[in-house]
Amino acid sequence: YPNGKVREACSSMMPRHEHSPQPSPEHTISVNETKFRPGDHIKVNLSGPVFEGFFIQARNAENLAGPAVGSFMLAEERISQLLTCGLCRHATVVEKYKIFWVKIPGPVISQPNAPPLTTPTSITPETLPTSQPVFHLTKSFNASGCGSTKFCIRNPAKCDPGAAYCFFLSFKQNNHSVLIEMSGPSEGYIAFALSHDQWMGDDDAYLCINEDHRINVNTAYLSGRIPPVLDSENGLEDISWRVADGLVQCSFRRNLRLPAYKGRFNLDANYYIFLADGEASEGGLIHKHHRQPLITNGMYNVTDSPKDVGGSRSPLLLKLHASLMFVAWMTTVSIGVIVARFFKPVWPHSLFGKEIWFQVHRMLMLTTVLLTSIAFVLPFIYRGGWSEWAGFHPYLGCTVMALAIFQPLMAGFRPPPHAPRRQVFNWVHWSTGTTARILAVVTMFLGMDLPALNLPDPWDTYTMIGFVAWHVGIDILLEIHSYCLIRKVEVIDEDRIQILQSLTSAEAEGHTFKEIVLTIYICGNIAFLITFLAAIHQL
Ligand code: HEM
Ligand code: HEM
Repeated sequence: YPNGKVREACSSMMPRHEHSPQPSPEHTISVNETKFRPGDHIKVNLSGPVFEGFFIQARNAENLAGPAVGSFMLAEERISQLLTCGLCRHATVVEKYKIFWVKIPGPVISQPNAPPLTTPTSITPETLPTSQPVFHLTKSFNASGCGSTKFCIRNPAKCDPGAAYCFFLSFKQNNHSVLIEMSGPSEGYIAFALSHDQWMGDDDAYLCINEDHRINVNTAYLSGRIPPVLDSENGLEDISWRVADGLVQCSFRRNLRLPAYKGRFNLDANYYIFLADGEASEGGLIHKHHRQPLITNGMYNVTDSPKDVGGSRSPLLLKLHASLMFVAWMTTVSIGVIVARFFKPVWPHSLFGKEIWFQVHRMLMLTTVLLTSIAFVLPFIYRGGWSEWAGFHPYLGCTVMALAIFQPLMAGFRPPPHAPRRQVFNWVHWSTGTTARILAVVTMFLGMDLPALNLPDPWDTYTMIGFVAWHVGIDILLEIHSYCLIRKVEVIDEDRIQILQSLTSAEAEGHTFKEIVLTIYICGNIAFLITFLAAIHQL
């Protein structure tokens, strides 16, 4: 596959290109060491004529047919990627789609006095020149005990901590100390923080930072939405870590209370817990998280009763933004327009000095503008500025907002009903309103897939298409009905006597039909609205 996710080929290493591999290899694999100890890094070099793709594994030299062993780290993220099979050392090289070599053997490297490969020890000491002894984890964490013996946070919910996409954090209490395990997909850092609220700032953070393929475990006090200053001393014990197959893993122990260290919160209290990940550069400098950090749905005491919880990566203000926009541009605006277009003859009676249809239309349209205005400011409040990475959505959104303000202003200064310029107003009012609605639908389509509020795909797109079809269908039905009603009146017109009776009865029938259709339309519309609001609520 062009995306390189060729997990099916893990064991055969055979590209499914429907051609046979080339016989004699032209590419070579070399390594910079022939002996290693656990935790060592071996530089692997693949060289030869120009090629389009490669797939490399390490295997046990005594069991070449067995599974891949060990793990890789990328030398250059932009040109290669990791694939979870296991360890490595046979290469498959693709020069062109049809020309490839399979299982080019590389050199054998060995571990002196190695224990048998089938019984991996879970922790092996690594002799690093650091003040603290650091241990090297050799297995991924596991979720057994989550909710019974330890407190876990997993994202996505219930994911397996060994999986390439799983963010995992667990707390296991043992007398006065707590063992903390954290793992997640990242080429840079992963971090969690304890917080009294749902905002970044005034939080106690723990970071595992990948610095040149070694993990540094640090603490920091998050003073605001700015890069944290890492503490020089942190009171953490039993630090161990591993970087493998795109996952950063670290585990450490800390006391329930650390009064000697400023900025460390007591673990026996309730907190919102955050999970964040992002890039790290030379010198352990961390960059802002690309994706929205996870926030637990409630406050938890991790030392209280073990739980297995998830959280949300969608901020409340953005959820409100989307919800209010859906109410405005799916429901109130649609009903308001149908009423103005088809219900003038149905509800001509006066209510508080104006016709009913007009009162209803004006009320629904002003509600739309009001909801849009409130919803409009929420992302600005949340981001504290312009949404830089949100594509066309904010630009279209601003256009919709501008049209939504212009429309009632213009309506306020409309010429009287029979003035000559009234036709111009009618036309501009119709086209501005229609443009706003069409742009709003496009804006909603784009908004639903923004990373900060990603509704399930492709469900969201299909449901939105369903809504548009429902709306347009009802619109066409009412158009056809109006057209037929006019035809009926024209035909009756030829016989003067019949007019008075039949016209009124035909009209009355027509009105009942329209009212029934409107009722059905509103029910369907609200069903779509509720579906979207429920989906947002679950994010
Ligand atoms: C270089 C480091 C960091 C920078 C510059 C940074 C900056 C920001 C900014 C500007 C926001 C506001 C939303 C946005 O504009 O995207 C935010 C949100 C957030 N950050 Fe960070 N952050 C950093 C690291 C961290 C870390 C290490 C954590 C905790 C583990 C964290 C947790 C959060 C959470 C939970 C939110 C969402 C709640 C809120 O909006 O306040 N951040 N961050
Ligand atoms: C017609 C309706 C809508 C309008 C006029 C609108 C308008 C806007 C505007 C102007 C912004 C940018 C604000 C800023 O730069 O800080 C924005 C951001 C956003 N909108 Fe909408 N929006 C609409 C509907 C929706 C819907 C239906 C959703 C989701 C289901 C949505 C999701 C978002 C998100 C997640 C952001 C924040 C992007 C980010 O900073 O990560 N919007 N919207």
